[in-house]
Amino acid sequence: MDRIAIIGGAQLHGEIPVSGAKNSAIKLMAASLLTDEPLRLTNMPRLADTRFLGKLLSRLGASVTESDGPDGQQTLLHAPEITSGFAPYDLVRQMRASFNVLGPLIARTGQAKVSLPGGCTIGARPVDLHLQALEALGAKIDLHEGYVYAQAPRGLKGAEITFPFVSVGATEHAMLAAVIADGVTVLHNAACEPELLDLQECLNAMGAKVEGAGTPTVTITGVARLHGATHAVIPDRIEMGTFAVAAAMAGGEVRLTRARPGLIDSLLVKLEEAGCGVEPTADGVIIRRSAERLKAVDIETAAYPGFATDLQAQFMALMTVADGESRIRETIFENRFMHAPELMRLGADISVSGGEARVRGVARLEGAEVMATDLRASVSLVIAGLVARGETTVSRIYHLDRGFERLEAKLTACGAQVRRIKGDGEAEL
Ligand SMILES: CC(=O)N[C@H]1[C@@H](OP(=O)(O)OP(=O)(O)OC[C@H]2O[C@@H](n3ccc(=O)[nH]c3=O)[C@H](O)[C@@H]2O)O[C@H](CO)[C@@H](O)[C@@H]1O
Ligand SMILES: C=C(OP(=O)(O)O)C(=O)O
Repeated sequence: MDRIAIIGGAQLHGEIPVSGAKNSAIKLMAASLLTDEPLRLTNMPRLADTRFLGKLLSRLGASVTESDGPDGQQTLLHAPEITSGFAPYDLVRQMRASFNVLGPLIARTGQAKVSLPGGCTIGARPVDLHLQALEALGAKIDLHEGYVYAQAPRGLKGAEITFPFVSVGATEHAMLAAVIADGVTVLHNAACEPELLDLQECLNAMGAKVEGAGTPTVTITGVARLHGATHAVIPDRIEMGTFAVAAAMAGGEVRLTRARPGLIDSLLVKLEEAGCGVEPTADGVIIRRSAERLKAVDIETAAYPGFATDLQAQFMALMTVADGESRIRETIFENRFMHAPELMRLGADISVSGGEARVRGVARLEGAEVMATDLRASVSLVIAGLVARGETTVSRIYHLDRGFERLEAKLTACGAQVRRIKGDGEAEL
């Protein structure tokens, strides 16, 4: 298994282009199952997650072709017919969003057998809201031996669906299923994350009639069929936020490009409050920090536009060396502090009680061997390694490879000392 080694102490100076959003790309890829014409996605990140999903889509009958075109990295997805409605455990357990093939499969073919999903183990993460939404649209759902068996032989029918609480995945799933259902579907208490708006734009480019994504009420007027389209994946706001925190941690000046800073206002406000320079630009943001130590600030995660849970681990890493005590409340996932004990191996002073962590900033961290436990936790350890004295080695970075494209190369280009150590012990970078 690969590891990442970081030698702490170097400031970051330079430019980092932000990739397309993983959490959007994988839902857009699933949308390709809704039409027999090709869907071309541009600004595509090349990640373990997009590879896994590509494998699953191929198994269901789609061709998935990656290329580098004038618009950068793109993926052409084409499912002239669905040759199998079976999404096996091995391909779905690796990532949660694979489960979102269920809705398109039922909508297009009237049946599917899809394994219950995996994904980061940051909580129990049931899929009850997904299944309730599909049932409301007329699917008959049975669960046996870890699989969802779904049937809608006469097609799906539009419905009013009120989510009891906000779920990004369930909102996306309901949208994906309802676009070719018969009649109008209204989703109440829908998630408002930017990736929902990206999905709406892609589906509408394919001929769907979706309105309101990005607000709590989404209206979908079903159409008989969708057609092919070209769509550019939205920039990855979590990757942008991660590099912003990395620059704040290491110090120096980093220009993030190909990004939309407005999507991470809740983080940028906190970085400014901590004493960091934040200057929005036409296509991104410049993050500056001088030698001065940052001040501790509190955060609480929340659904968009609140502080993203996917940036909580990175912010905790930043607070380990801030001046004072920071309170970090996690409200979305019940088990998303697994990075805390690993940060403590580096010398951080953190106590966790229920959904709250208290981080008492220390003067310095010391390099150590640490282990990645999930995707965002992994990168929080790399960020901590940027300032830890000596060498930090992060193992199990297959988590990190799920969601960060060329992380070492992007950091190294700004002066960080980060290298990948291949499983056989040989250094790659
Ligand atoms: C691939 C992807 O896009 N992942 C993102 C997505 O995950 P995901 O779509 O899984 O997150 P949700 O918004 O659905 O989860 C929010 C909360 O609802 C709970 N829940 C969800 C569905 C359900 O049927 N029942 C239920 O109880 C979850 O356990 C969690 O506690 O949004 C999260 C919240 O912004 C992000 O952290 C993830 O990075
Ligand atoms: C939790 C994440 O991904 P997933 O939902 O696929 O586990 C994430 O992107 O931080």
